[in-house]
Amino acid sequence: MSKIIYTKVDEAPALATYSFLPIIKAFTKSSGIEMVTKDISLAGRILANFPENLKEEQKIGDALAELGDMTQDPNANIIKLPNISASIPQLKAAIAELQSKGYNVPNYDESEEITSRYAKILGSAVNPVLREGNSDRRAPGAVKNYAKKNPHRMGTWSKDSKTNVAHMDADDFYGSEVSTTLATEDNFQIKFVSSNGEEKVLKDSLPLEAGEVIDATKMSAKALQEFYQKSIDEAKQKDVLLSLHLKATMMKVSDPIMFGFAVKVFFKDLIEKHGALFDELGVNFNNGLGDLYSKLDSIDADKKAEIEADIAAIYEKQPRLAMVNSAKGITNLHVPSDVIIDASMPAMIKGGGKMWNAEDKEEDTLAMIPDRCYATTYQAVIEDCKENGALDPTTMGTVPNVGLMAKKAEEYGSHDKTFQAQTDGKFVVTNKAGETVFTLDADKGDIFRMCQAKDAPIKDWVKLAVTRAKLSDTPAIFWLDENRAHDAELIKKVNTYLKDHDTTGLDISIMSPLDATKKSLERMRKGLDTISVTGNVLRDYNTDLFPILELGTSAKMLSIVPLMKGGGLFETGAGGSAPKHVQQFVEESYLRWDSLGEFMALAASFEHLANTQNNEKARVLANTLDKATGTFLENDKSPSRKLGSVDNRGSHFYLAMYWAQELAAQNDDTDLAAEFAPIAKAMAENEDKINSELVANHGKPSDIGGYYLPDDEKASQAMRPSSTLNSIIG
Ligand SMILES: NC(=O)C1=CN([C@@H]2O[C@H](COP(=O)(O)OP(=O)(O)OC[C@H]3O[C@@H](n4cnc5c(N)ncnc54)[C@H](OP(=O)(O)O)[C@@H]3O)[C@@H](O)[C@H]2O)C=CC1
Ligand SMILES: O=C(O)CCC(=O)C(=O)O
Ligand SMILES: [Mg+2]
Repeated sequence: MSKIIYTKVDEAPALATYSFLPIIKAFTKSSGIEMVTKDISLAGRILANFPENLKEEQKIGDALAELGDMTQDPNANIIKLPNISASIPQLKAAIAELQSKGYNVPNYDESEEITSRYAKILGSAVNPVLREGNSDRRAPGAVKNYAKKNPHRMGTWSKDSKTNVAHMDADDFYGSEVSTTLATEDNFQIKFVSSNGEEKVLKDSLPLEAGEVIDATKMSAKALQEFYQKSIDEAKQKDVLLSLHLKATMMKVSDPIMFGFAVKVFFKDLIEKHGALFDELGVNFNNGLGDLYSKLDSIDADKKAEIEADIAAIYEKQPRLAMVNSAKGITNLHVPSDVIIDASMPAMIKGGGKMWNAEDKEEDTLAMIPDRCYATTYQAVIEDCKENGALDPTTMGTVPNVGLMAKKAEEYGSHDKTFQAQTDGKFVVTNKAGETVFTLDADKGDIFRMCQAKDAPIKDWVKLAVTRAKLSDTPAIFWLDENRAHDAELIKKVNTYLKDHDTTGLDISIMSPLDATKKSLERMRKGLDTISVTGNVLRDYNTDLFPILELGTSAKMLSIVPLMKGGGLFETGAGGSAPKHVQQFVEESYLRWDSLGEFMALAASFEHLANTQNNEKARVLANTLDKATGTFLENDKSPSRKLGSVDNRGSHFYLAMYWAQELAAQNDDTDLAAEFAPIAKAMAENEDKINSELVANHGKPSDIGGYYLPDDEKASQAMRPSSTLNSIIG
């Protein structure tokens, strides 16, 4: 029996799973493949971490830890759907839902010990555990061709658009970075020495391997706040919306602090007036303005009204904020996880440089991206669009990505080495011999962080880049900035490791992210493809940016993580868990989640199984699924966004029908052909009936019995409303 792990996650992809997984199970049963689910949902991870609070029958195992171990097994074959990377407000909401369902899990801030246990669940806690390999994300040919023939809507860009990115000019992470490559293994210690000489060890032991690149940097709180003030003034003066784009989920320590500073600068007058009360209430603006709102109900009505009036007065005076939900008055500064840079900047660029104002109308915006490491790439795209107009999905080239991701590379592995200065002083990093490696002076409030990138992953990343360039016969650009300390170290390694490969005939270059953006766009406009070979952050950013422009969504990406130990991790698409889709499903029983990412990941997973475990039936499943996905695209059976037509569930039906037809038609495995012929026939004969059963509830509310922990029975019923289809599958 070969095992494929299919992850149980949250929100829209979790709903889609209720419909799609039974189909996968039915199609793989006779091929010696067992589909095993592992619960890595936010609710599941909370339950797994507090067994002592639960009744025996409520306890579940720690699936994430099991999967983490599994990545080290050469036989690992894991299909990973997107999960919630929880901000504190999301985590608290999930805890409250679990408690309301009789799970006695503790409150987030019950005690310091509890909060620190919850820290393990917070933010991007899943992906870094599973991603024990580098990242290969691309739009397969069939998907790209489909997008060219069926272009999505693009907003128009005009030359006089007032949209821009605002970033800092100094004293940010970019400007303060220092970096070194270790000649031998070592063990570092991080301490803070306050200006009165007091020493505090922040991290006692940081074991490092030979060849590892290690950096330290800081963000000045003073410069950051000055930047926010300057941007607020600029937005006001230019009469545009103001928006803030951070990654408070993956950068779960540094970015909420940066988010908090923005809220505090924007609402300065409010905090000056009511600061003492806010302290008393325990308001933490790092969780957004929403944290204040969540505490207002506990104070007396007059005071509450006064505060609300003061907030309204600030909105009058300040520039208009970009909105997340105009109807509900939710702004860009309400919740740090509502506007996540990788998805939000591309969505804005795709829409012609506009975000939504309080009247639900589109407007130009000043997008604040404080740190310069990556802000300039978005500005380059904006300038290109102003100059040349929106990109054209019918002709544009593609920008696949090869990303350095393994072993918690770079910024996305820095949480346990990120600290905020509690007083003025300096951060000091010493080695095992007690010598000082880095010293960074800091003022109270400054954010210090250290990032690492191990040698073996870097070597593997260079190899993957060369392999992709060769296989796809496409130029590859390493997006590395010689003026940035960390990148300068990487450039040395890239130049060394490229020599390990035969690169004759290949076009491989190294450019700063800014130049690489310009070059890739110039080629893209000519219909030419360019591989972006990037570090971990740009992997994340580019694999939403380019797909969203090219395909309308990053959900259609093939997203493979060849695990360094030989296993395969197949991510589904490159985007997130689409919370808005759940809202729509609950309101009108229509799920517009596109499962194309799941279809492609599944085919890649079968193929991996065939190659590593000589399972020839898996190869037949892979080939037929690929063809079925092609037919699916040709016949345009993705969720249409129109009530009464194909939604996520309908799209699964069509995929299943095409897949059964391909299985019935192939000659490589006669048993499979015989098994699936009647299934294909039954599906085709009942197409109309199944469709009418699938759309019967469109427009009416549906009950899934929860948000973070849906009721399996209810959700399954809602996602499998066609008894005809269910009985064929059964
Ligand atoms: N790999 C992972 O585990 C990832 C997890 N996340 C998590 O997802 C949550 C939401 O993050 P957010 O930044 O809003 O990003 P999302 O990608 O979830 O949402 C952005 C928008 O992308 C579109 N979209 C995404 N996936 C699909 C799909 N399969 N079919 C159709 N449209 C899709 C939707 O746009 P529209 O409604 O306009 O169609 C959606 O509203 C967070 O908790 C975040 O941490 C985020 C990224 C990756
Ligand atoms: O892990 C996360 O929080 C998000 C991951 C993500 O955005 C990505 O991998 O593209
Ligand atoms: Mg991303």
